Amino acid sequence: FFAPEVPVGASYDVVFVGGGAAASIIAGSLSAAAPDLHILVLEGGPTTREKLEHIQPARYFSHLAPYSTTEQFVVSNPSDAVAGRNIIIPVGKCVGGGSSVNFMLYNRASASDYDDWDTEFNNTGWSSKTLIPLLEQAETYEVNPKAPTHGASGPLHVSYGGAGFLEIGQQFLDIGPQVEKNRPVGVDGNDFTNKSINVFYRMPKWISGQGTRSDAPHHYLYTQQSNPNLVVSYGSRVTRVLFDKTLTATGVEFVYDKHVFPDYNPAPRQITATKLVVISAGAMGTPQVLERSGIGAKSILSSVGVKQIVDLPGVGETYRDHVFLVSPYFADPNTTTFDPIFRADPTTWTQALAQWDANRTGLIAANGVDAAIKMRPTTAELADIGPEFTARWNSFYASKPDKPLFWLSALAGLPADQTGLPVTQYMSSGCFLGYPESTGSIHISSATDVYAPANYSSGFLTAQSDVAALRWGYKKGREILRRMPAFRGALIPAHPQFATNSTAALTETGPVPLDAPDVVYSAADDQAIDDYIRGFVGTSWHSFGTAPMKPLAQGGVVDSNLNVYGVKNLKIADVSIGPEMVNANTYSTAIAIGANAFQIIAKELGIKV
Ligand SMILES: Cc1cc2nc3c(=O)[nH]c(=O)nc-3n(C[C@H](O)[C@H](O)[C@H](O)COP(=O)(O)OP(=O)(O)OC[C@H]3O[C@@H](n4cnc5c(N)ncnc54)[C@H](O)[C@@H]3O)c2cc1C
Repeated sequence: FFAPEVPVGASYDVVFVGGGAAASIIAGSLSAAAPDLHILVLEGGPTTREKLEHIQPARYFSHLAPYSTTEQFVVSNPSDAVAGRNIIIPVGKCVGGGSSVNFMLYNRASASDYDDWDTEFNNTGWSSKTLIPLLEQAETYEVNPKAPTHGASGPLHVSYGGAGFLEIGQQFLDIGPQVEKNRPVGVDGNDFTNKSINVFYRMPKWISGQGTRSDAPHHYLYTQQSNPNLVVSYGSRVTRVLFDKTLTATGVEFVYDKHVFPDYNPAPRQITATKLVVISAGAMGTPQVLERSGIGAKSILSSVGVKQIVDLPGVGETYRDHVFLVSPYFADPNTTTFDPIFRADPTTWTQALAQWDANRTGLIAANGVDAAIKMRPTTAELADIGPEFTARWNSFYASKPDKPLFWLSALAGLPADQTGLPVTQYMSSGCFLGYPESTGSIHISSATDVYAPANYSSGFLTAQSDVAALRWGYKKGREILRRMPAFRGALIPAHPQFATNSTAALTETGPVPLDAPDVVYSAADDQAIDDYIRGFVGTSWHSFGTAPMKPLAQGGVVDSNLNVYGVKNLKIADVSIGPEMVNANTYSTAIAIGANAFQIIAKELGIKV
């Protein structure tokens, strides 16, 4: 099953470039449906099989450490739109990709997100009608197996996690609807309809009732390990796809990753794919593999000396992420939060691990995010967001009532490096935009060096409408959190720098009454918030859309059967194919893409499913 050293010149029917979330689902499903099919998965990062850091949910934070071997850190070019900063985007780099390191927040898109893919971008077979049943089949929704649109017997288990309902989440769910008078508690924040919008809901997690992470490889790929025809070669970084004269993909070239196998010969090796090559290297990786293979915009390829074989100017463009603003507050020191876990407090970890060993519950089986709302402004509230957002509202949101502006939550803790901060409990307002207007790009900076840093521009906040929307999100979060009983004031350096005599100054040190007036912000205060947003906004870890499934004339890279335009036997299957953003955390969409890609590939190869 694991073959770190692939025989030189070996031949397979189907070769996967990248072994992340989508690839694990497709390769595992193909192997189960057609055990005779010879499949090779080439994954640049290390194996994750049976490793506790990929099984115990609370270890997610460890993958973000600067010395991490399971994530790669993509660094953006500096941009004035984010106060001259370089934005750092961690992406999964291991078998399972993001699914093996992510924060396990279970959020699903709105039906119109996928319907737009189908109707606006001419992608028959990608509407919510097709994708929702596939998502149902993928999950066991332990929260309520009978709930509409959810599944009861799929491999990926979903629960509220093993730590119960922590106080911060409870208070958000309790106080939120009292502050937001027309936004009640909803039964399900993820039923794909507008009933999921503008309701406070308890957050499910990609965590099983057995306290383990619902990643893709342990539930689709490693389950097929007895099949000798399925080979996973981890630590194998693909440089490029190989083509014959008819532009048919015939195989790939790869190198052993110098971090995973420092002692291996670094010379490139080639293997053959007789039927299909599938690129599943994620939204950051896929455009780079395409460009090194000669597929992309002429100007980009010639600037690094790659000979172009197909002109696809859409490669690496329309990069999107859900820009994320985390605003920290002090919490009552007696509250249970994830801060001691984030700070690696030895006593907390010892106790929590003992509890997990005993019965798979406790903080180790959770992520600290227990309640949220997907908020959409009412017509009256549009005035509060201001004129900078009007055009975006009219063109994108107005006619689609299931599209929220942002996801807002109270996180139980401050998920950041807390070096130098008071050792206490925190809670944070976390707000990410569902559909940022800003887009970025990612391109190669070297023809052959797979370790060369990408030329990446995040595009974050280049559209002022995004700043206006996040400004409103900051205010909304503050109004709820300052009324929560656990509130003990703001961690001021990580907030807007309001003038000391402003009515918006952050002077409170305890909760205000429910009926306290809302904070009033002057134009100068709004400017302070905007400066703060530009100085602090970061990634939601949801890179997306860099090889979009669209008509060629609109900058598309693949058609609705995931075929790369202009070549044969080459498909893309990962979140880079999203032609437009979905409003939710993207693991669910990676699963939908993987499950639908499996159906498409199986049909083409004549495999019965
Ligand atoms: C830190 C983090 C937190 C997240 N939190 C959440 C969350 O709470 N909820 C949620 O829904 N989503 C979350 N996500 C997002 C989600 O995990 C991803 O959207 C999803 O994994 C994308 O799946 P994919 O198959 O497109 O790519 P990935 O899962 O990223 O897989 C791509 C794989 O390709 C490999 N690769 C890249 N280039 C090459 C190459 N040249 N050769 C060989 N291999 C290569 C990479 O190593 C990687 O393993 C998070 C992601 C991260 C990184």
